[in-house]
Amino acid sequence: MLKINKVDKIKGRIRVPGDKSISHRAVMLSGISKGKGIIEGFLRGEDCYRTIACFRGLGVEIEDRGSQIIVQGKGLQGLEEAKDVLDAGNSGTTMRLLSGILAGQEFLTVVTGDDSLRKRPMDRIAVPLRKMGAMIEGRDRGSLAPLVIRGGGLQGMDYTPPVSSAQVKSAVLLAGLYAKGETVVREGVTTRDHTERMLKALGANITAEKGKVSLGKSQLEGTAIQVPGDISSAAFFMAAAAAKPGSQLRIRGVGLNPTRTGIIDVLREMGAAIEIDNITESGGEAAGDIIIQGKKLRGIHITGEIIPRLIDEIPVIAVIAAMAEGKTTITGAQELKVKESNRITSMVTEMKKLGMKVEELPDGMEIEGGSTITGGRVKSYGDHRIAMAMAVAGLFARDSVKIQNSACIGVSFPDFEQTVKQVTSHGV
Ligand SMILES: O=C(O)C1=C[C@@H](OP(=O)(O)O)[C@@H](O)[C@H](O)C1
Ligand SMILES: C=C(OP(=O)(O)O)C(=O)O
Repeated sequence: MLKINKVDKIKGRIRVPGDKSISHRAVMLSGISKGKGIIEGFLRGEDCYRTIACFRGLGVEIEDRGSQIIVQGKGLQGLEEAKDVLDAGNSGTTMRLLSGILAGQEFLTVVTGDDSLRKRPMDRIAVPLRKMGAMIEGRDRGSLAPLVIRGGGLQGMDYTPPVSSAQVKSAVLLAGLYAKGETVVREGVTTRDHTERMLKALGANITAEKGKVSLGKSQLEGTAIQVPGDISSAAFFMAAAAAKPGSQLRIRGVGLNPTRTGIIDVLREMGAAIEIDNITESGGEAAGDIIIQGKKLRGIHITGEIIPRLIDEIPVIAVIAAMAEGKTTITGAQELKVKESNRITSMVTEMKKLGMKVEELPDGMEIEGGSTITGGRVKSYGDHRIAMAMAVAGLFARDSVKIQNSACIGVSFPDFEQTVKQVTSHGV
């Protein structure tokens, strides 16, 4: 259980752990490249360790040297049939991207996950991967894990996913590495493009224009990959500092890929003072320091094209919206229902317990600003983003907020509690 108390200000200079999306992709793509992949800044969270375990299960040698993860790439054709079931744990990214790669392998693999992951929809990847030629079976008529995959003999295709999802786009592109002919993925609203950027950095024959990614016959060459800090982890501290007048926080080395920076745009629209400094670039991914000054924020309407650019940040945005002036409406965010928990219901239920005025909408929520957060016991639903969003609520609450089952935070931010201590004098 994590207990968080109110603080007056958020202050200091911090770093956040490596980007989760990029860490997964670094292990997966290095594993199917020729030569060595040297990964720095890797996220030491449960989800990314699952990706390492799955690739070890497929015969890839992966060495943990502390500051670096060394992957001895097997090339596109070098993976081996796993001797046992692969377990993606709580990680949707692991299961969905891995399935794309497995669709290209002639051997049989069974992939499972924890209670949460076995409830999340897998038909969104199974349907296109079957169209390309893979055999994929699963529970509930092939739509739920455990998934049984026998791949090989793939044909490229031109695919427009029915949902905005980087995981679906990535699964199809990774299968495309093994397909005859070109693979094209189109999307109306751009989702995170880390797969495209990393494939390009590793030498793939890939072109991306607005709304369309095309991949032709490719070979991948292992290289050094620098993982920037995760803006989705930084978001908890950005939001807390932005909403607390008098706060002053610098978060160093955070990934600034434009498909991920919706949180900066939203906080600015709410009235926050945010600056970017020390911009660098590596492997096609920008990073920099984010500097936040606390202000009184105002409510806004969040919808449309920005949603995929801040999908994982919505729980914490909802919390600070309760402290802003006026109403905040979030719509077009129905994807939140199929994350580690139903993040609309989880947030609305737990925010209400703490006295916040919030109502559930079919595709989002409506939050009345100016709440007094009371304090008390809340549930995490085993969902790391809910646990951390509730911790941020604790920083504003009259009495302590106690988050039950908070160990799930280790999925993406193992040092969360220490980082809270770093930016507060009496926060934990
Ligand atoms: O591709 C990725 O690394 C991710 C994509 C998003 O999921 P969807 O593709 O389901 O939107 C996001 O919510 C998840 O945390 C990570
Ligand atoms: C949705 C998330 O991750 P995944 O889909 O990989 O489980 C998340 O980290 O918020």
